[in-house]
Amino acid sequence: MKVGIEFVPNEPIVKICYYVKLAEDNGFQYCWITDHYNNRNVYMALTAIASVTNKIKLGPGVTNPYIRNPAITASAVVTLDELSGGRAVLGIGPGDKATFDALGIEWAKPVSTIKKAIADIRALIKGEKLETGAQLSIKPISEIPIYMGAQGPKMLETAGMIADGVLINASNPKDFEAAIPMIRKGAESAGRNMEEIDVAAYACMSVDKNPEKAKQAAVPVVAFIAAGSPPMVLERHGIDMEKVEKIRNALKKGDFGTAFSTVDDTMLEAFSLYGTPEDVVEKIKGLAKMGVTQVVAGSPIGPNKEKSIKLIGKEIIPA
Ligand SMILES: C[C@H](OP(=O)(O)OC[C@@H](O)[C@@H](O)[C@@H](O)Cn1c2nc(=O)[nH]c(=O)c-2cc2ccc(O)cc21)C(=O)N[C@@H](CCC(=O)N[C@@H](CCC(=O)O)C(=O)O)C(=O)O
Repeated sequence: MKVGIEFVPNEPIVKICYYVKLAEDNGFQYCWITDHYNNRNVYMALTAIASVTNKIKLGPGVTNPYIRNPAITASAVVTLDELSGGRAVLGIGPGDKATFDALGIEWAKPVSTIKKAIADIRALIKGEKLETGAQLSIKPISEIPIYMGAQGPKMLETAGMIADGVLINASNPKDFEAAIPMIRKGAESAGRNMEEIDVAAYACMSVDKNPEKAKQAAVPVVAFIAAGSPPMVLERHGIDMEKVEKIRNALKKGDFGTAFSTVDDTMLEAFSLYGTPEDVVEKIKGLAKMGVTQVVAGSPIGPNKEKSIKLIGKEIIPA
């Protein structure tokens, strides 16, 4: 099982650099930086991280083909590959509606758009010229794997057809039980097999020696995940819809107390990997059984990020 770590660049990049270096020293193999216009710039964050690390692979987790022309993404990721000594990976997804509404971007035909974007990026990285005449004058040091951020059935199937990996925002085996057959369907339709695809659980993780502390740290993130989850996912986990409505309304009003106190154990089990290192190792084994090949430690990582990164390095990665 590969282990990655995810950071949202909503805190000083210098701090994130420190955490990623610590993660690299503790055996994490991938660093994914999220891409939302209202946070710090994803490529500036990755540049800084590349300069303080030398082994961990790193890339956007995930950008999208609407806010940047695919040629700009190709140039950015080839540049990252050069300055990181061949460690770049590219995570790209259809983006999220909230972003596009705020930027006045029309979110049209996400499946065909992502397919074309990945084909164009691959061609450009190889030095080929697009039908528009676009062509890079730089070359990567290494093969740059392209991962897709995906949740929906068509997006998962597309990932199976064209992507080197899939980053799925999920922490529970039930979600992979549903997702992996869709990825497999896409892979088989393209004459590929599942072994070629790195299936990553982009999880909400919270690890601490004290399970209660780990649980409490996961609650705020789980509240937002529950509030943003489609009915199909909530039903899959037997989650109380009324409670989710209550969380949604409370979050809208900024009433975090009510929102967080409404989060229950069913939601925590569904939307996070939390507990002691032993607890989390068992949960990761459950994901591996479903075919997950990478677990990405996403927010909050734990009540104390530094302590939790070390704990994961010492007691989870070797397990
Ligand atoms: C578009 C959407 O795909 P989705 O995979 O469910 O999108 C949800 C998220 O994956 C997407 O919002 C991501 O960008 C969210 N996301 C991030 N989004 C960000 O903006 N920034 C991030 O940093 C980020 C990180 C991230 C990490 C992991 C992950 O799994 C997702 C992440 C969807 O609705 N898909 C459906 C419908 C697709 C569709 O619209 N089909 C139409 C159009 C077909 C066509 O396009 O030609 C049709 O069938 O007619 C489906 O897959 O079945």
